[in-house]
Order: sequence, then C-alpha cells, then structure tokens
Amino acid sequence: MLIWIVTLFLGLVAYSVYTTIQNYEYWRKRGIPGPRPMLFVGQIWRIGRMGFGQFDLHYIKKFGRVFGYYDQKPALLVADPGMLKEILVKDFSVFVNRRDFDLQGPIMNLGLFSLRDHQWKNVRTVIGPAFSSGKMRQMEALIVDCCKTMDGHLEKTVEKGEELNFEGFFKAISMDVICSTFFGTKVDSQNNSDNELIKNGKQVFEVSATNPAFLIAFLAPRLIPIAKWMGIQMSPKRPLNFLISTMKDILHMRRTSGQVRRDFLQLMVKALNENETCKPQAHSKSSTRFANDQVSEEDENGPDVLSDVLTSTEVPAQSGGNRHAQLTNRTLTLDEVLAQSIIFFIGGFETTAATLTFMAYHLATHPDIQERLRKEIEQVIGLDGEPTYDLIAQIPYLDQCINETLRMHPPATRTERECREEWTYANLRLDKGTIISIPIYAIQHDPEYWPEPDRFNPDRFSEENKHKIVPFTFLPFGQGPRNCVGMRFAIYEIKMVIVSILKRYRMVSTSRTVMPVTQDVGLAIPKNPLWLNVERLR
Ligand code: HEM
Repeated sequence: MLIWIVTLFLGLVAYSVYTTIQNYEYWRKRGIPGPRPMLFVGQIWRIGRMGFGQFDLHYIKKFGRVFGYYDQKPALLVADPGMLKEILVKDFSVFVNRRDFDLQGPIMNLGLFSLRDHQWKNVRTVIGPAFSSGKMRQMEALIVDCCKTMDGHLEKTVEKGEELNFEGFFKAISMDVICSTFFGTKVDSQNNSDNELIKNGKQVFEVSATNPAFLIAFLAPRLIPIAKWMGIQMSPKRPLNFLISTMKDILHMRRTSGQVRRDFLQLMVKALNENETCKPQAHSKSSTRFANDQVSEEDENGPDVLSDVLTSTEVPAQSGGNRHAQLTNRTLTLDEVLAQSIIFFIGGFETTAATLTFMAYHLATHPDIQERLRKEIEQVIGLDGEPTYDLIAQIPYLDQCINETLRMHPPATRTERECREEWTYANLRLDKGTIISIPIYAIQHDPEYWPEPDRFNPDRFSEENKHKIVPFTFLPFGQGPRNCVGMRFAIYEIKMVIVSILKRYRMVSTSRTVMPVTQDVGLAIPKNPLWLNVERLR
C-alpha cells in the first residue's frame, strides 16, 4: 500500500513540474511575464510561508498587475481594475464559470459555487430573490433571537470577570444564525458543542491541504475522471451525509405538515419540484430531534414570505452585459435543493465569523473608533432601543468600519473565472479554458489604490472620501452577476451582532490579545484565538 502511495505522490509531483514548465512556455511565447519555473514544492513552500495574499502581492510588485501564473492550466493573474471590469461585468458571458473541480461529490457538484452555464443561471435565478432586502427584513425575529442568546453569554462573561475568546464566540453565533435561518433549527452552539448538527457542520469545512481530492484538483486535474471513478471527493463523506439526511428530514416535515417559517428553508420547500420526494431515512438519527425543534418555531398564520419567488421573477439576462428582463417559473430537484442548503452553510459560516472577529480586534485596539461608532449607534437606535433592519441601515460609520475590515481581511483571498471562448483584450488574446485568478487580498492591499494599506482607517469609505476609491479595487464579495449571493445577508448579520454588542458592552484588548492579529494561509481567517475583555457600559 505504502509503495502505491509514494509512487502516486512522486507521479503527481513529476506531472505538476512538467505542466508548470509547459505553462511557463505558454505565456513566454505570448510575451506575458511571470515567475520562472521552479520546483513545485518550492512554490507550495512559498505560499505556506507567505499565505496566498502576500504571495500575490510579492509577484504583482515584480511582474505588474497582469502576469502568467503557475497553475495546472494556463492561468493569468489579473489585478488591473480596467481589465477586471471587462471580465467580471462587461464580458460576463465569456466568464460565467469558475474552474471545474468536479470532485465535490455527486450532490455538492450541484451547489451554486460549482455550477456552470445555464444550470448555474437557473439555480441562481430561483435562489437570488431569497436574499432581497424584503426577505432579510422578514427574517429579523430569527436574528434578534440569536443576538439575545449571545447577550446572555456576554452577561455571564462580565459577571465572571473572564476574558473571552471572540474567535470561538463569533463562530458560535455564526453557527446559531445559519442553523436558524438556513436549517430551521434553533441551537445554542456556545453551550451545545456536542450537538450533532454543529459537530457535523464544522467537519464539513475541514478540507485539509492533504485531502487527495484537493491535491488532484490542483496538481493533476487531468486525473479527475479517474479520481471520480474511485469515489474520491472534496468534502468528508460522513458529516456531509449527515447534513444531507438532516436536510431531507426537515424538508419532508415542512412539506407534509404544511408549516411555514420565515427562513430560507421555506424557499427551498417552495422551490422543490412537486414530484420530488424527500422521505426521512429509516436510520436517520436526526429526524425526530430536528423536526421537533422546528415545530416549536412555526408560524402557521404568518404569510409565506418566500412564496412569490417561483411564480414570476424578473431575471437580469447575463449575456454580453445587456440586462433585460425575462420571466422564469422554475423548480429545483431535491439534489439541487440539498446542495444549495449545504453550500450556504459552508459559504456563510467561516466568512461571517472571521469578519466579526477581525472587526472586534480593530475596534478593541482602536478605542476612539469604537467610541465614535457607539455614539452613532446610540444616536440612531437610542439608549434603550433595539436594532432593526431599517435602523442599522442608517449608521454610515458602521458600514465604513465593516468595509475597512473586509478590505484588510477579505475572507476569500482570491476568486476566479474560466474563459469560455477565445477572448481579446488590448493586445492580449486568451484561449478558451484559461483561468483568470483574481487576487482580492492583493488588490485591496495595493498601496497605489489604498495608501498605508495595513492601517485600519474606516474614513477611506466616508462620504467625502469614497469618490476616491477606484472601481474594481474593493472586491470582498466579488463583483458582477456571479458575485456573492449571500452578501446582503452577511452584512445584515454582522451589523446586527456588532450593534447588539456595542449597545451594552465595551470590547477591550488585554495582555493576551495577539497584536497584530494573525491570518491563516489560505482563507483570510484568524489563525489564533482572539482574547478580549468585555466591560458593561451601564
Ligand atoms: C463576510 C461574508 C462573506 C464574504 C466576504 C463572501 C465572499 C464571497 C466571494 C468573494 C465569493 C466569490 C464571488 C465571485 O467570484 O465574484 C462568494 C461567492 C458565494 N458566496 Fe459568499 N461571502 C460571504 C458570506 C456568504 C454567505 C452568508 C453566504 C450564504 C448565505 C454565501 C454564499 C455564497 C455563494 C453560494 C457563492 C457562490 C455564488 C455563485 O457562484 O453564484 N456567502 N462569496
């Protein structure tokens, strides 16, 4: 067995060195600069040492904002705002897709993130309206409920006089919000780390760099069909299967009972094709527990907030940048529904928790900024008032602080597009299949667009200054028709959580607060726990 593993590994390394040299030649012949071939291991070591963000910045400094990039397909790194506008918006029809990993597993391949062409457009058309401001507003009660649970934990921390690990704390809140709004299930993650949904949900994220599917997708994409045949997939199977069976149970319960709850799951019930069955599995341990949790939350008399989504929806056409309306009336298959629920889980958990953690760090280490933000919050909401969707939209400094956090720490360091057909920009001709790598972190730390990029300065986004921001240099949620579908929801959640905290507490750094905050290598998430003190205001 060992000999097979070693042979496979050496084969992969040899193959990747060969393709790297090929790709270098590919760009050299076109006169595009780029790093010279070096042993692939050397490149991995560099990324491991610097992280993707610093790695990109290093090469942009050396080769400029457009350069041929090492990858297993011809790849071009583009940090030039003018060219990005063409790729992400104007010529979107050429750049609809991301790279085809095809190793997500049979259901996850149907997730919005991986879907391609018309299948992507169809699912996005059905799902997109669930994130409208009207729908967000109607989910308020669920988020307020999670914030109250959070407040209870903060109260206890203050009483005990303990420091709090905000990184773990925000992960728990983020999990509570996702379980409530996407899985229709109320959990208190802070106190119930043994909860099966929480445990399995966390495990689905744990895609390590040594995962065979991950290695094959990046090092040897031509081996993907063999890997698929061998049943190799990206997400760990056991927790994924648990989430899928839980989802099926909840969907079945919703459909058969006719109950309506003001959450995203209700959209899924509506979107599900009438002919699809989602009967609970005989061995599913989860069915009774989650079904019961959910019944207690039902709102039989309330209007079905998502019911209009499928009947008549205005869809912006994606081709050639010409936006015209067209009518759709589509349903999703059960597998499509399951894939979206899980992709929301994956897309929404770590990203939002990381943003909250970095923001808490900057507020605690910049007491003047924290005070100014608290004053603005009090002016809009009042000393005894509660945050609502409409009120939190009236605090510009809150937006400024969130934007500056996302500029410095975009949870997605990069995003990408794949060129669907031959495409020309200025003197550059790209072949079909070329990968465009968009270095979000590096662009947002480019000193030409963002002077003193490592300084936390929310005033960059103030009314007086925001006209200075060069379009397509602030991309924490991507841009264009394939940007982050959960953006509005993420910002809403972050605002509600921060306002709920600042209304009653002050966050203060301690001797255990690691300064400056450290970031993980891949995703821009905090590397270490963030220890802070919380003080009650009144
Ligand atoms: C601070 C929080 C978040 C950040 C910074 C973030 C960032 C991103 C980025 C950069 C992309 C790629 C966009 C592109 O390629 O142009 C993306 C895509 C996506 N995000 Fe988020 N995200 C966040 C929260 C969420 C949440 C809460 C959800 C789920 C509700 C979510 C679901 C998705 C999905 C499904 C996609 C794929 C969209 C598509 O391909 O059509 N994200 N996100």
